[in-house]
Parts: sequence; C-alpha cells; structure tokens
Amino acid sequence: MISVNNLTKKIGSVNALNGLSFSAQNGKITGLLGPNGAGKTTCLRTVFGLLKADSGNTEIDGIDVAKDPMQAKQQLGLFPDPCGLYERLTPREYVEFFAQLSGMDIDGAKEATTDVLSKLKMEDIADRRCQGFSQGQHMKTALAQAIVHKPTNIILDEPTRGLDVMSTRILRDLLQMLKEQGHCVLFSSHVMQEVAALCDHVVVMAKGKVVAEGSPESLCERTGKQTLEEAFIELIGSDEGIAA
Ligand SMILES: Nc1ncnc2c1ncn2[C@@H]1O[C@H](COP(=O)(O)OP(=O)(O)OP(=O)(O)O)[C@@H](O)[C@H]1O
Repeated sequence: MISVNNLTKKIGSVNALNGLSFSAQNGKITGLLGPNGAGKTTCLRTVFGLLKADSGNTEIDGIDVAKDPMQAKQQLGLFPDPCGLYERLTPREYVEFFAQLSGMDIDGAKEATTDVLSKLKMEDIADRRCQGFSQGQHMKTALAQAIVHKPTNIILDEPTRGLDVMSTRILRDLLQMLKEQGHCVLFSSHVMQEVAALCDHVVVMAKGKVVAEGSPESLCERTGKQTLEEAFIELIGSDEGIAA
C-alpha cells in the first residue's frame, strides 16, 4: 500500500505539489490522472525517493520513504523506460544483474530471475539478446527488472506513452495480472481510455492537489456524466492538456 500525505514541493516558482494526499491499495490498480503539468511525475518521483518533498510524507507499506529509503524501496518497483535496456544482454542476464543490485546473492538472484521470467511468461525470449526486441518484449523485460525483488508495490509513469496498440494491450494484461496477484499498482496517465479500462481507483489531480477520487463509475455518477473524459473535464474545469 502507498500512502501520500499532504505533500508539497516547490520547483523554481511552481508549486508542483500543493498538499497532495491519497492512497493506493494492494490488489488494486490506482490511476493518477491529470492534465499536463498537474504534478503526476513529481508525485511519483517523490514516492520513489528521487525527489524530497518540502513537507508531508510518503509511506510504502507503512515505511516512511524519507526516513528509511532503503527499506521502503525493497517494497517498491519502478517501471523504467523500456528504451533504456542494455541491448547486449539477454533478459535473464539483465534481470539477474538488477536482482543482485537490489541486494540478493548470486543464487538468490538466479532463482528470483527464473521466477519472474516465468511469471511474465518470458521463457521463449529469456536467453535471446535484447537487441532487436519488439516494443512488447522490451516492456516485459523492463517490468521483470522492476519486480524481480518481489515488491508489493509497483509504480509506472505514463507507461504506455509511445507504445503501439499491441504493446499497450500487453502492458494492460501485465498490470491486470499483477493486480490479481495482490500487488498495489500505481500509474500516471492523461489517457482517458486507458484509465477507464484499467483502474479500480482514479485520483484526479490538477495544480498539485487532488480534485476528486473514486472508481471511474463513481466519478461519472458524481458529475452526472456518461464518460470518464466528460467527468474529468467537469472536475478540473478545462479540457486543456488531456488525451482521449
Ligand atoms: N525540473 C523542473 N524545472 C522546472 N519546473 C518543473 C520541473 N519539474 C517539474 N516542473 C514543473 O512542475 C509542474 C508539475 O510537473 P510534472 O512533470 O510533475 O507534471 P505532470 O503532471 O507529470 O505533467 P505531464 O502530464 O505533462 O508529464 C509543472 O508546472 C512543471 O513545469
């Protein structure tokens, strides 16, 4: 479970986070939805401990990220940019390397890698070099890297940006699978369809704070709108910076 409590963060003259509070539960997919510049990336970077908030705190399974970053990160997987893979390595070598970086010994890393490659049904590509991989294969490898240390919580910043339809579907299926396995999945997006199709809980944010939250259905009901896109526009009072 991820708890974000009253975060503020000023970057230059901008209040990127402005008293942001919400939580993301285990066994659920939570979507952080907001227009360009709403503070989604700043929020996720703060959750992962890459940025320090000016005030407020973030807890991962009850562990304060600022006070005990190493312990908190053991329970957190960050989906990296799939374009940044080392092309000369095979997924097995790549994932094993990251497993060791997370503190496992060689045998533990080998075992955890075999587990995650099987969990993501990657046996057929496990021992091929990443060079020439399709987008979907890159993505699976990146996700395997993010979850090899068996974190309860996984965060993804606009994971489907730049992906084609097939790769988007693969990623959706993978996120559903993680949810069914009891993980807490938190991702940011400004793509309505994706959020409506995937999320159990949607946190709508604008100008660094939460405007509304609930299931896609409850947000539609609350605003009296038929679609999440219409509800979103009603809630943030503008259609600037969103994607259909
Ligand atoms: N390094 C930085 N320098 C200056 N301003 C920044 C920096 N990082 C973030 N900001 C500002 O903070 C605000 C929040 O940015 P952030 O990237 O978190 O938004 P976002 O919701 O992820 O937007 P997008 O959907 O466009 O990716 C924006 O106004 C942005 O310009």
